[in-house]
Parts: sequence; C-alpha cells; structure tokens
Amino acid sequence: MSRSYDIAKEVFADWGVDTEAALARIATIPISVHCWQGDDVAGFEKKSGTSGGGIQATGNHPGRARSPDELRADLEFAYAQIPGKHRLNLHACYLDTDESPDRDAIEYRHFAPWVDWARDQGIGIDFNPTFFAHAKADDNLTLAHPDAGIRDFWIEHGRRTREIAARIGAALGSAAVNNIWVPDGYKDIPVDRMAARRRLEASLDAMTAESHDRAHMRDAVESKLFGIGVEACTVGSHEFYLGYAIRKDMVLCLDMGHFHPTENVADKLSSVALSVDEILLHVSRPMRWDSDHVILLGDDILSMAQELVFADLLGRTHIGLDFFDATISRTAAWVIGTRNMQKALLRALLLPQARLKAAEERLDHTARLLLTEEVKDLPFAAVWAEFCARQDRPTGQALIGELDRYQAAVASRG
Ligand SMILES: C[C@H](O)[C@H](O)[C@@H](O)C(=O)CO
Ligand SMILES: [Mn+2]
Repeated sequence: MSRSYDIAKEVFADWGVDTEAALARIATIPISVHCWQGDDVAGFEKKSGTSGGGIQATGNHPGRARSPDELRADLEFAYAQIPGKHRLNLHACYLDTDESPDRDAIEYRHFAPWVDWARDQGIGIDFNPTFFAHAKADDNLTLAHPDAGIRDFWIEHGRRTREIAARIGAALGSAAVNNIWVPDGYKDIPVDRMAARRRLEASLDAMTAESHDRAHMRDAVESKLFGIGVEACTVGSHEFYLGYAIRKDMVLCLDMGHFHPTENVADKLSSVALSVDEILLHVSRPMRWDSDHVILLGDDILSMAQELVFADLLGRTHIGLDFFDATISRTAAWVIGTRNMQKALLRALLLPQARLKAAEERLDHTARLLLTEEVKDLPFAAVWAEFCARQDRPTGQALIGELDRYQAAVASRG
C-alpha cells in the first residue's frame, strides 16, 4: 500500500467514504470493449469497402489490425493495461474463417475461434448484427426497406446473430448482449415515416420471434437521431426503440453520440430505468455530431458514472464503449477510453453519496452545491493508482512507455 493511498484513505474516511469498499466494487465492473476500434470498423469479411451506414472512421495512423489474430493480439495488450476483467464486444462482420458466407449465411462456427480465445482469456463476449457496409444496405434501408426480399435478407442475418450470440453466451457461461443497431433512414424529408416504422417493427418482430434463454443471450436495441446520409430521419429513433424495448422486454441501448449534442444522456438513465429492466450504454464522445471520439474523463462521463452509482443502476446496466479514431494509436485509444470509464466509476463510488442526497432531501441546495464543489478536491488519483498497483497495471510514465512500445511494434503493419 502506497503512502499516498494511506493518506487518501484517511481523507475519504473523514468524509465517511470507505475507499476499500470502492476498490472492491470497481474491480467487479466489466466494460465491454468494442472490437471495431482496433481496425476502423473494417471487419474481416472477404470484401473491401467503407464502414457505411453513416458511421465513418477517419485517419490513417499506422498499426491497424488486419486479421483476427492481429486484433486479438492488440486486445490482449490493451486488456493488460486496464485493471479488472472485461468483455469483448464483437460485430458479426468480424468472423474468423476461410469461408466467405454472406450475412444471411453466417454460423456459429465462423466465430468459434473468438470463443476459444475468450475462454482462454476468461472473458465474456457481446455480439452485434452488422446492418451496414453491404450492397444490400446501399439504399440506407435494411429491415425497413420497401423491398420484402431485402428485408428478408436482413431478417435472416439478425435471426442468425441471435442464435450465434446465444451459443456464445452458453459456451462462455455468460449472457451475450446482442445489440441491434439499424442505420435505416432518409437523407431528405420522408413523406411516410409511419410506413417505414411499421416495416422496421414487423422485421424486428420476425427477426426476434424465436426465444432464447436469457441466461445465454439478451436482445438490445439502439436508437439514433441521425447519421451521415440519413440527416432527415432515422427510422429507429429514440421514441421508436424506447417503446419497442418496453413492449418486448428488451435491453435499451443508449449511445451517448446518438442524441442532440446538447442533450444530457446521463439524465435519461433514471427515467428509462423506470420502464426497462436493463440498459446497455454505448459510451462515446460526440463532437458537434456523432463523431465517436475517444472518451475523456470529462463532465459527460462523470455524470453518467454518478447516475449509475447514485441511482443504483450498475447491477442492470451493461457498459459498452463505442468510439473509433483512426488518427491515433488504436490500442492507446482503447486503453485511454476504457480507463477513463473506470476512473469515472471509481470517482462516483468515492463520493459521499448519503451526505449529498441528504442535503437535497432537506432542500439545502447551498450545502448540495458546496459539497459537490468541495469533493472535486478529494484525492481520487491516489485511489486509482492503488487500484492499478493491486491489479498489476501501469500508471503515468510506465503506462506511456508501454503504449509507445506497443505502437512502435505494430507501426510497420501495411
Ligand atoms: C459499430 C457499431 O455498431 C455502431 O457504432 C453503432 O453502435 C452506432 O453507434 C452507430 O452510430
Ligand atoms: Mn453505438
């Protein structure tokens, strides 16, 4: 135990906060690390093309993973810099096989190497159908397409991903969240939103008709306000999926980049939690639009973490990340973003929650303001450093050295 942690422990104790309890809790919170930061959302299908669907990784920093083996090596390195045990969030376009199945023909065996690897790592996997970067998505319509043949193709894709996710969950003994994000929308103002939404609803109903054991797989649905090419209307809007998730008892995914830039996504948690059992977060950082920047230890993330802790939502929230930046080291992006999410959670766990809530309860808004400002000076960094030391993870200069060393080692990839 370091001297600075000893001092911090006493300072927090003076505020009535048990640092050991916070350290024990943070060690149990898994973050689902998204595979797509490692290769700019390219995936491993035998085709070339851009990410499509209105999402776009920009930049050409050296070191992009070009194969499942490279991606796994990068992930292993990243996990080794992040305290705690985490998960992998895998997209369906990241299959690991010599075959070239189309999206409506993927099977569990195409992902089996990922499961074997995850078992060796002792981690769980979450999964996602891939409704973008495909010729049958070129109209920016998939499950909501007016053509029944195109809808059926994507329904089959989604149906298979649920089956694959359930098998992954069963194989690893940990439920896989299968998150459905559908990019469908219109560049210019549509005249029949209702028809498009009815088609999406019917396709989702067909796609999810088969029930799977919740111990193995959970369906999640992710809304969006707009994307590149679908500026006027996204069929799967927030209201659409909020209603759908409530009616169908599904997990509701809130992506922090999928709302108006001034909306406070943290504020939504306690509201939606009254109507849905489970929430999936895509922690991201929009800059003017859904730009998916690497998350900072800033106000948005701190508020999100505080809501999760203060509203007691950690037990029913799956925390996933969703950012991708191709202008910087991709492994550093994972490490910085994931550690920031953990730092935010640790800070929230170290706040004098009861005292803050009591001030609000007695309408003492002066005390509440005073407390929220005073606690900003508490020695959070010493507790974080202790967490990393106990988990044998680097901090400060040592971390920078590790990230630089690994980036230099992968920079020659073509
Ligand atoms: C690759 C992901 O599925 C994607 O980022 C989705 O979650 C999203 O947020 C699209 O904007
Ligand atoms: Mn997302």
